Amino acid sequence: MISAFTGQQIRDTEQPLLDAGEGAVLMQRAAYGLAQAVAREVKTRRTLAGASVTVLAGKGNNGGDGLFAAALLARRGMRATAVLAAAEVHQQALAAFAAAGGRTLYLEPGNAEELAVLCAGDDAIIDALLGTGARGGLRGPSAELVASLQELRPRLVVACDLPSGLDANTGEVHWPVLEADVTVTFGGVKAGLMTDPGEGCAGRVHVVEIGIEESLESQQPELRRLTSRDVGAVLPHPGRRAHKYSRGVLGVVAGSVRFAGAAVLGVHAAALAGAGMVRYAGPQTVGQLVLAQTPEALWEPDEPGRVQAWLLGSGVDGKEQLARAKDAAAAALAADLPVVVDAGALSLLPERCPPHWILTPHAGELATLLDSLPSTGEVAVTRDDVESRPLHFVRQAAEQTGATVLLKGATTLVASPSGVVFSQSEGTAWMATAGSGDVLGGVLGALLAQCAETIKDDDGAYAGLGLDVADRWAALAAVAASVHGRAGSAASAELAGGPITASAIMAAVPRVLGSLNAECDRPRP
Ligand SMILES: NC(=O)C1=CN([C@@H]2O[C@H](COP(=O)(O)OP(=O)(O)OC[C@H]3O[C@@H](n4cnc5c(N)ncnc54)[C@H](OP(=O)(O)O)[C@@H]3O)[C@@H](O)[C@H]2O)[C@@H](O)CC1
Ligand SMILES: Nc1ncnc2c1ncn2[C@@H]1O[C@H](COP(=O)(O)OP(=O)(O)O)[C@@H](O)[C@H]1O
Ligand SMILES: [K+]
Repeated sequence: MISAFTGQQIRDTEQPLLDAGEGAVLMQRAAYGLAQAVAREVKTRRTLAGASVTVLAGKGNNGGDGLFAAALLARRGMRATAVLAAAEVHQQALAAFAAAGGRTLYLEPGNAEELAVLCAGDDAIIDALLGTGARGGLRGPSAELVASLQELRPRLVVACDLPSGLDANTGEVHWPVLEADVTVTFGGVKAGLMTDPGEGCAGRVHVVEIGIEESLESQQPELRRLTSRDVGAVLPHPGRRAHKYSRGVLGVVAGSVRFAGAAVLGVHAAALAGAGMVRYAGPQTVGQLVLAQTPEALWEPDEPGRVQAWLLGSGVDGKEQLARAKDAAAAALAADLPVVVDAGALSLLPERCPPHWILTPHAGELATLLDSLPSTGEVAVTRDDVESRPLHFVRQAAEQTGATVLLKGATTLVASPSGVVFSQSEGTAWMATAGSGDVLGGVLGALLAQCAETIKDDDGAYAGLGLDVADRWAALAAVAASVHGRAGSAASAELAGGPITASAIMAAVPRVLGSLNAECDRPRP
């Protein structure tokens, strides 16, 4: 599991070392790691000697890291320039930079554009304007410099600790921000690098150890990300004497005459993701289409048989189908069964949901949902609000509904009502295609049906994640998001990185499950 922390948690963890006079040592480790990363990137394109690097240095320790790193690169033969964004910068770092032969330029009112043109063609730019000490975004000439540089599309941008202007805690972005190809972050991943819109500006994230890592483990992570090994370790795997009912049966109320495809995709994805059986409830015309794609499914329009979990709402439209979803929701609540609540069913929530109800809105649906809650204030929440502050709003939704909330996006966040949040980002932008969310619903429903009876076990796979029982549903939803994202990426990779349909994502699911299972060498039951 990858853990991400707030800027404050990292600073608190550094504090005892700073009190012990170790600050300079931490900074040297950070600078060395940053310089190594820049050198590695530049060397993939050309030789280091004679290559050019510009560091944009702010007044704080972030600027100090950047200047020390540029000094190390100058000593390795790079032509180094520092653009100082403040009258006073880290003095020892500036002295080291000058001693290494670096050239210094001063950012002043009126010369931002000129400096941007001067350094945009360099082989590397290090963004060391603001780090975890930032309050708000770049202002004045620094903002102008970054805006001009962003327009000039520099070859390689390496962010020092985090892209300047990005909130380390929340991932909120104060524009302008210089979008990084690589972010070299110190001591531990900042939460803002694992949630949008911040993650979208950070490029690849590389962590440099500076000696606080062990102490950081005692902190409760702000965000968690499951690795392929974590996912492989909790994926369901049938025992030798399994039968279709013991594998887990999923009931599906999805689709409608208008949106028939949602039912076809959801049911088929659930079957491919390993549900023992899928029972579909919906209109006859849709039922016929579902069975044509998935003859393994049952069509039970009136009284579906026993299930271990429900998938409700994808493509649900019209009175009749909405009534089926409502009945199923009531039955699930009475029987304490887990439910995936998607799209059309998001309007059917009880006053308080249990954490094993997993809501799967996209940003627009989350805004509508929050607006409908009596506990939300007077001011309407918009889609733009959710897209700018997804971590804040997904937490709020989980807290206010009592449900686990999976917010879909380039980075998918899953919040449990306790505040534990997972972040998964294995997909590709090609997955922004109609029906993609219906496939996710099917995968998640299938995992719920398969794990519903074991997820709480003290000796079960999910116990290994070290989470409270109520938070394991969020982990399960993160597993589904990870599988879905990997399936999308695998499907696109098979087409040389080309576009994909929701059907292609779905078709890749069994292979992804197979390889994740194979990666994990746990003993088989
Ligand atoms: N602690 C350590 O030993 C280690 C720390 N490390 C590194 O230090 C970084 C944190 O350093 P930091 O605390 O000096 O803050 P940093 O982000 O560089 O600068 C903030 C300064 O800028 C100012 N300022 C604030 N907002 C502003 C704005 N919007 N626009 C303009 N100015 C603004 C504000 O000054 P003020 O406005 O208060 O006068 C403040 O002084 C961290 O990210 C990591 O890279 C590593 O080396 C490991 C060891
Ligand atoms: N830019 C993106 N990068 C990666 N994944 C994305 C991106 N945009 C959307 N997705 C994923 O695609 C799915 C889209 O779901 P949704 O919006 O419900 O679509 P639909 O309703 O058409 O099925 C979600 O799982 C989401 O995480
Ligand atoms: K920075």
